Amino acid sequence: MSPNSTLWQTILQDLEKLYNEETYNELFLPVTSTFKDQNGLLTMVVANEFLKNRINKLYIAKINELATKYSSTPVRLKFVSQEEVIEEPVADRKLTIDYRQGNLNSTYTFDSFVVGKSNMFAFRMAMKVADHPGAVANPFYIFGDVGLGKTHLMQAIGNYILDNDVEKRILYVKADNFIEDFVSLLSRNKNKTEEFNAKYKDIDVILVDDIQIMANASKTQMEFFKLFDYLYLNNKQIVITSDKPASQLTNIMPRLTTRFEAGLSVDIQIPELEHRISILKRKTATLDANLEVSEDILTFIASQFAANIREMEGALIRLISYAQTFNLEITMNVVEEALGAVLKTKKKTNDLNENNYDKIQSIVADYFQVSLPDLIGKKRHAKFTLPRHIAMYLIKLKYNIPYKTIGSLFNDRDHSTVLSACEKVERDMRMDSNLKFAVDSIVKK
Ligand SMILES: Nc1ncnc2c1ncn2[C@@H]1O[C@H](COP(=O)(O)OP(=O)(O)OP(=O)(O)O)[C@@H](O)[C@H]1O
Repeated sequence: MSPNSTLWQTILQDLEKLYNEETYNELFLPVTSTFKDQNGLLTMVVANEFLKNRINKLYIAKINELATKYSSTPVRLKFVSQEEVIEEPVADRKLTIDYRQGNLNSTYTFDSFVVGKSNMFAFRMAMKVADHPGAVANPFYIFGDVGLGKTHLMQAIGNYILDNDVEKRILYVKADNFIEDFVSLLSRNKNKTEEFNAKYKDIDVILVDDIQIMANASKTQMEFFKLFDYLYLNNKQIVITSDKPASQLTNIMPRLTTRFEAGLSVDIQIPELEHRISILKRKTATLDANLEVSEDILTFIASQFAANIREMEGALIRLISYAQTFNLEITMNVVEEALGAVLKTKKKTNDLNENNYDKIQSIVADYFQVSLPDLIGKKRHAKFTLPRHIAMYLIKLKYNIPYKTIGSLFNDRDHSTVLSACEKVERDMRMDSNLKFAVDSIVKK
C-alpha cells in the first residue's frame, strides 16, 4: 500500500481540518511509505523516532478512530520510524487484530470521554492505569449507575494500551459472555476447563464488564477466581466494572470481592448539567450532522435525561435523525415532535418515582406559559425568574432536599441563590395574595 492509498488520503483530509497547519505539515504529510499485513495492520513509516513518538502519544487514537470510520474492513494503523523498518521487520502477531476487532469499540477513547467533577478521579486513575498496566492499580474497579460511562472508560484503557503497543492482547468481556463461554465449554467436554483457561490466560489485559452479573454463577466464579489469581500474579492488568462497590456485591464469593477491594476502586457519579451539556456538544460534533443544535435545546435535553447518558445520547441521535429525515431546522417544536413519545414514556416512569422534580418544573412552566429551557435557564427577565423561584420553592417544600441539589436542577445554580429564591417566595406570599393564589393553584395540580 502506498502513502497515496485512498484510506490514508481520506484520513489526511480530516487531520488537516482537525489540527493546525504546522502539526499537519510536520507530522502527517511526510509519511514516507505504508504497507499492510494480512491481519489488517497498516504500518506507516515516519522519518525518525521523535516524530513517531509524538504521533503515538498524541494522535494515534484519533487516527485509528478515523481509520475505523473510513475502512470497510478492520484496520489499525501503527507508526514506526525509518530505522525500525531497516532494523527489524514489523512483527506479525496474528491474534492482535482479532482481539481489537471482536472486543473493543474504537470510539471509546480517553479523547472522546468528557471529563467533569463526577468522573474526574475515575478518569485520571484510568489514564494512570493505561500508562502503566499492571503496576498502578490492580485490579482497577470502576462502579456507578447504569449508563454513566463505565464501559467507555474501561475500553478507553484498552484502546490506549493497544494504540501504544499494537501487540498487546487486550480482552474485553462482558461477565455474561464469560459465563456463557464457560458453560458451553463444559457442556461439550466436562474435563476441558484447561482449554477455557488457555483462552483467557493468553492475554495481557482483561476488561470484565458488569461483574455483578456473575452473582450466583458459582462454578464460573470459581473459574474466574483461578484466572484472576493467575493474571494478578503475572502482573497482568485486570479492570472490572460493576453497578455497585465491591463490598456490596451480593452472591459473589468473598474471596473474589475481597480481591476486588484490595485494588483501587473509583466511582462515576451522575454528571452535573453543564457536564451533560458538554457531553451532548461532543456527541453532536462527532455525529457530523451538519445541523445546528442550539444551546437552549441542548440544555433542555440535558435537563430531561439527568440520570443516564446513554438515554440522553439516544434522544439526541433521535432528534438529529428526525430533523435530517424531514429536512427540518431544529426548533423546540421539532424537539417535541421527535422526542414527544420518548419524553412521555419517561414521564410515566418518573411519575412512578417518588422524587419527581421535573414534574414540578413542567407544571410551573405550563402555569406561567414559559418553556422548560427558559424556566431552568439563565434568562433574568422577571417573566422567567418568578416561575423559576416558585419552582425552586415548591421542590424544597415537597422534597426538602439540599439547596445545592435543587441548584443542580436549575443550570447548576449555587446554594445561596436557591436559598434566597425560596426565602423570597415565602416572604412575598405573605404580602401578595395573587402570588399566594398562584402557588396554591400549582400545588393542587
Ligand atoms: N463522560 C462521558 N463522555 C462522553 N460520553 C460518555 C460519557 N459518559 C458516558 N458516555 C456515553 O454514554 C453511553 C453509555 O456509556 P457506557 O455504556 O460506558 O455506560 P455504563 O456505565 O457502562 O452502562 P451500563 O451500566 O449499562 O453497562 C456511551 O455511548 C458512552 O460513550
